[in-house]
Amino acid sequence: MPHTYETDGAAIYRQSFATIRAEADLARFTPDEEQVVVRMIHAAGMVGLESHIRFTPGMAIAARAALQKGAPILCDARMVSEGITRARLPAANAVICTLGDETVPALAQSMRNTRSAAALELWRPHLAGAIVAIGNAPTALFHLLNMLEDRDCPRPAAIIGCPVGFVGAAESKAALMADPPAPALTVAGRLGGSAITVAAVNALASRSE
Ligand SMILES: C/C1=C2N=C(/C=C3N=C(/C(C)=C4\N[C@@](C)([C@@H]5N=C1[C@](C)(CCC(=O)O)[C@H]5CC(=O)O)[C@@](C)(CC(=O)O)[C@@H]4CCC(=O)O)[C@@](C)(CC(=O)O)[C@@H]\3CCC(=O)O)C(C)(C)[C@@H]/2CCC(=O)O
Repeated sequence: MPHTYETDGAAIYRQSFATIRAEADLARFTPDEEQVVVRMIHAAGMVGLESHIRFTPGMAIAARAALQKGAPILCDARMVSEGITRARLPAANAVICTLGDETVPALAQSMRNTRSAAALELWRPHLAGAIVAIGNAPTALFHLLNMLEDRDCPRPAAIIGCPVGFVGAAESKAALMADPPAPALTVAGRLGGSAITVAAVNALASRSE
């Protein structure tokens, strides 16, 4: 017997979002934040994620405004940059991932750091007013925070800092939220990842569902 399953993509999305809205506790989020949270839960397949999600006040509004004005999106990993739906971007925003640049391995060696962290040195010309999307590497988020300790380093418009894992993820995100150098969004603790980060970017890039 062939399996029977939903084959209409739009119906699958409708059913998913209805399930999330019925089951998740979204009461503490503003309308601007709620749409982002729903997409993050959707990407993770995890109702309950919402209790780990933290926004600094006004982050969703600031990120949306920056995207409308054409802010570039700086991504720590190609899994993040490839996941961003170009058709959703309001101003044909540039999506930049410098991890694969040929200079990065040598830079990482000279910095005695990971390639993910070293790649951020190539963000400097693009950082002013940008949206930062870190979904994989805790070392990238720590290095960004260190770069921004220098008051002369250009400031991003908003930081989506959701690296995942067991070494440095919770710590880097706690450091981000303890003293945010820009409006910020995170998932506290070990949870996070490229898919959740991409979902946040895609939601911020578009208001309508
Ligand atoms: C220690 C690293 C971690 N990676 C994690 C999870 C995933 N990483 C995947 C892939 C394909 C990539 N990870 C790299 C970024 C690579 N991962 C690391 C590093 C060694 C150090 C980063 C850090 O600790 O901050 C990092 C290499 C580096 O020198 O920076 C990647 C570049 C490795 C590579 O292929 O060369 C690559 C990114 C490719 C891209 O551009 O997209 C996974 C898919 C794992 C897999 O292949 O099995 C997975 C994806 C998770 C996600 O949602 O993004 C952790 C868990 C984040 C881990 C850091 C924390 C820890 O607890 O270990």
